Amino acid sequence: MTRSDADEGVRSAPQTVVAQGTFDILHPGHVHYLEQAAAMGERLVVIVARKSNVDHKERPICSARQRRDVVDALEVVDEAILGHEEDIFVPIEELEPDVIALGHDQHHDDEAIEAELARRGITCEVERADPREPAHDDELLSTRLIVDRILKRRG
Ligand SMILES: Cc1cc2nc3c(=O)[nH]c(=O)nc-3n(C[C@H](O)[C@H](O)[C@H](O)COP(=O)(O)O)c2cc1C
Ligand SMILES: Nc1ncnc2c1ncn2[C@@H]1O[C@H](COP(=O)(O)OP(=O)(O)OP(=O)(O)O)[C@@H](O)[C@H]1O
Repeated sequence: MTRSDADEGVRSAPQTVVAQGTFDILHPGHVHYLEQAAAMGERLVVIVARKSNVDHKERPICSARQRRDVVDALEVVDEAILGHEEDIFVPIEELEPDVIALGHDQHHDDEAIEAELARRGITCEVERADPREPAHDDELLSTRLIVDRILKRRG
């Protein structure tokens, strides 16, 4: 312990929150999710999914690095990292977050995640964010809807 630690009392580490997703073509729904996740703690780290792990919908258009760089540029995000290719719990083991913030529609089962965290000896809360409703008629809050409109208008 340093002298200043002894003087001030040892401060606990900032509460780390982890958010995750594909983030292919950012939209206000992503911003809403990341703002909610950031409000769950003091430091927000975002894991950007690898193409190989996006198997429940169309593969992303943009590269993982591009998607990571754009998310990393958001003020609300402290750090954005590329996800692990094979084992999605490896970054969680390294980051040791206090909270995992799941998106409102993420297909992951909360209880299955909690069970895997327990199996690996990781103590971490699992929370769900809320959806953002469109603020006006023409707001597109889904990457799929943006791509559909591009194809319709420019295809
Ligand atoms: C706790 C957690 C950790 C994750 N870590 C990774 C990871 O390391 N690598 C990765 O490619 N995806 C990771 N993912 C992202 C999932 O693969 C992701 O939910 C999905 O592929 C992207 O779908 P979505 O954008 O529809 O949420 C993680 C998801 C969760 C819930
Ligand atoms: N309208 C929204 N409101 C709140 N959260 C959202 C919204 N849209 C996306 N998110 C969240 O952002 C994260 C990443 O989402 P993702 O990259 O799958 O984008 P998406 O627009 O939902 O994709 P797609 O429309 O192609 O399924 C997820 O946790 C998701 O719940």
